[in-house]
Amino acid sequence: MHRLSYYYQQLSQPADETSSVRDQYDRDRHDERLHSLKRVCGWLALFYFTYTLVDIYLIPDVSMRSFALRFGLVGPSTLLLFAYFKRPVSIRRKELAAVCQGCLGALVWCMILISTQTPDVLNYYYAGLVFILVLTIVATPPFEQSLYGTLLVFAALYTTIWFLPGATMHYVLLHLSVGIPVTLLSLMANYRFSAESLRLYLEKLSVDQLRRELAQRNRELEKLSLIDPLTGLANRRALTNRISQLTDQAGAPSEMAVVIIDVDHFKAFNDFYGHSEGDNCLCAVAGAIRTACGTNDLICRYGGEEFLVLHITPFSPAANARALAESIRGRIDCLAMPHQPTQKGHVTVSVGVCSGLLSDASQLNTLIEHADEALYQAKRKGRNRVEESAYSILMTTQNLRAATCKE
Ligand SMILES: Nc1nc2c(ncn2[C@@H]2O[C@H](COP(=O)(O)OP(=O)(O)OP(=O)(O)O)[C@@H](O)[C@H]2O)c(=O)[nH]1
Repeated sequence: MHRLSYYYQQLSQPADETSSVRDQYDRDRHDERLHSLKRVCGWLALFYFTYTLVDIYLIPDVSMRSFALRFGLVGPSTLLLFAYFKRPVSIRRKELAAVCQGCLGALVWCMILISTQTPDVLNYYYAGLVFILVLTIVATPPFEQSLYGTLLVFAALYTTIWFLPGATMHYVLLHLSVGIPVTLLSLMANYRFSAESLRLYLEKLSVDQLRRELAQRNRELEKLSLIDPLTGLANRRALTNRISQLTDQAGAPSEMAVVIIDVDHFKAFNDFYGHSEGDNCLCAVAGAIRTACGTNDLICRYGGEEFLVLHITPFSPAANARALAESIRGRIDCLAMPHQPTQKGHVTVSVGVCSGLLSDASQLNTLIEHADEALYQAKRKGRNRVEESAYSILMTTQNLRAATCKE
């Protein structure tokens, strides 16, 4: 009992604002329990009504009474029970209705037997214990329903027993010697079954909860593994993922541009202002790049003070990328973050751009290489400027030629 009350305590915990774990348990297992309840009740009803023939054979003096009570009283209430199963009420209520029906069947059986004068009834009366087995083991309702139903049937059986023809104290004791162990043992079986199914359900709930937490953690970790912790931008891993996504996509190769941004004289910045100020400077640069880019662009921290933008647009990415690169450079220039060791006196960036068609990952690497070359050209030409790779100019010319040929 202690174990069961512990599980009931767990079940009474709120599952959400409106229902308890027990309601959830009933809802979750409603269909499964109802299915088994219907099947068991169907078979038991068949047995019960077939036993009219046994009554006719063993206690023929009350066969009419048996027929009338079984079919006139238990029959309609069985139909009502099956109609009740269809109603939108909790499975616990349906199980309780089935237990009440079982008790009614037992009481009617007692009423039939009480009026017979056949001495054979004393042997037949042992069959009454079957009602207890039904209420505990066969129908397996929740323990408290089973307990109350069993006590009621037990009381009805051992009250009626005194009115049977030929029943003596000796017979009652004999009957009890079978009836008490059968009742106790079948109640114990029901108790174990109820406790076990509650335990399994609670265990499943906690496993489900752990699974949800694990999935959530995995999502968070996955997200973290794709983000640069300093700037909050995507990292190289995210870039690689995006590239595989793009190249896996079926259809014609898409046109795109790569923009690489590198902070000028950043080593000198670090040496002059310290590493922590260097970090702040990188965050500010990242913020400026973010505001210049569109929602389709993938901005990634490519290296220490190097950023890469994957600019994907269906409309002339080459021209757009150049404008985007200029916008990024201009915004960072406008931030006017002090950088004393340089001629300009504030933080600037150099930018390399390359655009072209992307049909596989290696082609994107080619675009990156050319953008990187353009970036170093910008550095060589004096920094704080945008340079476009000759490769992308070549690609654009080829595209133009292809378009003209088609026309
Ligand atoms: N504060 C800070 N510094 C970094 C980080 N990652 C890389 N760096 C520094 O960035 C500097 C990059 O310096 P270099 O590659 O020599 O280039 P540069 O000084 O910017 O010179 P140019 O690129 O030629 O203009 C190095 O001093 C790195 O230590 C970072 O996360 N935080």
